Amino acid sequence: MEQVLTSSRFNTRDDIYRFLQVFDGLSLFTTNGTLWKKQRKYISPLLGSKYMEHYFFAIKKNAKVLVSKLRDKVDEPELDIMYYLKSCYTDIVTEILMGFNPEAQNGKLDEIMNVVDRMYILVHARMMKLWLHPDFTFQLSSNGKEQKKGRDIFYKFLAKGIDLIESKRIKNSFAGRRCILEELMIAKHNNLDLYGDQNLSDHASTLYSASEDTIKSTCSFLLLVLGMHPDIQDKLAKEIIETIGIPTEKITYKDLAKLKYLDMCIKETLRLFPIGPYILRKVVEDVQMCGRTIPKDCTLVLSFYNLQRSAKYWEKPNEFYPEHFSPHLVAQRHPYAFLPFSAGARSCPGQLFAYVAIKTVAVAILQQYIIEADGTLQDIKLKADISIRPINNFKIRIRKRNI
Ligand code: HEM
Repeated sequence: MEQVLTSSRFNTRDDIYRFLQVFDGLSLFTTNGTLWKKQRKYISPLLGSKYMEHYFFAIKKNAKVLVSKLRDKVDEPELDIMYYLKSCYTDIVTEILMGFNPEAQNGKLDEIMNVVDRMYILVHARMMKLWLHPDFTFQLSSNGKEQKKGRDIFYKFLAKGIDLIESKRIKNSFAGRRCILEELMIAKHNNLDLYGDQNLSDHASTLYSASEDTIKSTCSFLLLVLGMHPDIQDKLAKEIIETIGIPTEKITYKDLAKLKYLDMCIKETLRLFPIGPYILRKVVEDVQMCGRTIPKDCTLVLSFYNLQRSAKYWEKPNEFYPEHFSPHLVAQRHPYAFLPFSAGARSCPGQLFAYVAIKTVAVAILQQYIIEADGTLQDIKLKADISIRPINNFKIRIRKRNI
């Protein structure tokens, strides 16, 4: 893993990622070489701490709405937490990306959210079915027709956001920082040659799909496993309440860094359930590695899922054991044994965004509710579309937390 991820010779994504162009066009995820480098250099800082500190307020505000929506679900026999997280993170991501709140949590974006979910399934189905690889057969297939329709609906939604920013109807709502798309527009005006006329929507689509799905799924896994491990959840709730207290609005950006055990629980969730379980890289020239030749045009598959469940690196590979991330164990472990965001030049630029968004929402929920879930980790059977998910969804129960 280390040899591949630190070498610029393996920076090229495998051809199969071209099917993601339905979301990405020619943007960060799907391009290679000079165009990718230029986009990466400009987009990465927009996801860094200087911006996240400002965007945090949008996350906190929407987390508060989520907590109030969940109030009606207290003591219900079962709820699929991903359904609620999906609308919460849709509001968060849209606000940070395009500067307006689409009120998905008030049911105003159901059509778009369902379309996007279907698109993830269709892209993955195309990757898996060889006969759908050629454009000609795909366009004639029912999947191809549905995908075209879905893309049009989704891009119309993105165009609305772009239009709002262009016509200056978006207020600068992040205390001195602009939403991500407005920053990209300014880059264009400054002649940074960052994108062509059509591909601002591609950047919007890439950042939307790369963030909304990954964050909502990881946070759902976190809550599900906490529901299965009441002792760990109690310890975590204690940390949150001792550090921050109860009212959701009290949390600050700086508090997030103090929540060390929460950090360990999220990392342990990402270890067991890396949302991108593997990545594929194209070998662009013959390479000598580990005493063998890897020939040009091969595909290298790097399985983070297997790595992160290997008994070679992990004391309790198939258990939820946040202590895996206690400082003394981390210090003893190979740094490339934990790679949910990958590593190297093509690693995920949204890592900080993900941690801030997951922590803030998890804190807001755990301040108010106790999570319960039936079964054990071994009962979680996974399926994959563009991310991994449990076959039986994220079924939990919530009770009011009384302090
Ligand atoms: C739990 C959350 C997330 C996980 C587990 C995750 C994981 C990953 C992984 C494994 C890759 C592939 C890296 C590689 O090929 O080496 C990736 C790429 C990427 N991610 Fe994330 N991601 C998450 C959240 C986000 C967020 C919040 C954003 C944006 C706001 C984002 C934007 C991207 C982009 C643009 C790429 C392509 C980078 C490039 O090719 O240069 N991700 N992510």
